[in-house]
Amino acid sequence: MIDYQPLIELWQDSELAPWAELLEHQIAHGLSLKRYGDLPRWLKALQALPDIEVATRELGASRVAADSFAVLNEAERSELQNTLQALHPWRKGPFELFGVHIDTEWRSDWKWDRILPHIDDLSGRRVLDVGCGSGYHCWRMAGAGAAEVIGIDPTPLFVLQFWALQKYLQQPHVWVLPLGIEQVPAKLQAFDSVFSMGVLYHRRSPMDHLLELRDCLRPGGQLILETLVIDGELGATLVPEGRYARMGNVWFLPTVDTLISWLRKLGFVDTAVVDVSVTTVEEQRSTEWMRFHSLANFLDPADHSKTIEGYPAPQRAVITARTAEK
Ligand SMILES: Nc1ncnc2c1ncn2[C@@H]1O[C@H](C[S@+](CC[C@H]([NH3+])C(=O)[O-])CC(=O)[O-])[C@@H](O)[C@H]1O
Repeated sequence: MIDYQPLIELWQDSELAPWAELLEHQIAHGLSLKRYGDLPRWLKALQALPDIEVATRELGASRVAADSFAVLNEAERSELQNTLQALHPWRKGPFELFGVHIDTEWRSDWKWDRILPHIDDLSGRRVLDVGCGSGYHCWRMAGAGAAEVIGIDPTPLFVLQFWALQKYLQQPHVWVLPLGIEQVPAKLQAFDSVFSMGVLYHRRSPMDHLLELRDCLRPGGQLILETLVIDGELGATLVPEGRYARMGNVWFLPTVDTLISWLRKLGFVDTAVVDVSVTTVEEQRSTEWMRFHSLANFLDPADHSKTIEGYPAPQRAVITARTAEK
């Protein structure tokens, strides 16, 4: 079911040829999927997904969904549901497959609603989504007209969730690769739009991350950057010493003005702050499809404006910027 060969063939004679070559090598070495002990169990689940004939697919605002010609009977429905549940935890969504509603930890559709009105029209564009998780936004990008959507994410489970969904959503121009941004060839300059959402604060070197994103874009291409920010002045940045909202791998939380100055320093132009929103416990919460703790457990129970460690509670900014024209 997991087959990246068509992508390599597609890329061979394009600006993405260097990546095609690298991908062949990465596939020969098992990509980064190799490392995980749970991988055999997840792959078994993927193989066990029932074949269901798809009548219609939706990639729109109300649903990312596949529907069959006839309503599934109870046994068919629970087979599908149980197999998908073997890929728990489902973090990014929601999705609907033949009446099974995958109620993910995040309402990723809410983020997309905040972003879509402010970005370049995706029609016909080649798009990169860095840290795409299960690919929820990748499908929305395709639904918004993108010609080719490449998601990358180093977490194998999320990539397998993508392939589980792809079995039914069947979008030939949407791909998710099990790679981190640091594994993408340097200076590709091949993408019209590059999204980095929820990734910058996980990077130990934010400037290098922004440079990597810049170098994936063609001249005049658009960056859409979403990350955790704090309130405050130009120059201020929070580097939590310990955990932040129970996450161990959080590095730089700048103010919006600081972030914009970083982008300008790296040569980005047309910077714009298009949204700043506090993350609510309605947008990120535990569900039947993500049974671990979630945001409500990571905030100070007496004061939701603080994390459990006493830092400002998660607030995310969306910033758009452009690489200079040649
Ligand atoms: N080096 C890396 N390169 C690429 N991806 C990475 C890397 N390190 C971690 N990730 C991946 O980045 C994603 C961050 S979540 C955002 C998902 C989506 N974008 C969202 O906006 O909802 C965070 C959040 O909850 O917002 C995870 O899937 C990681 O595996």
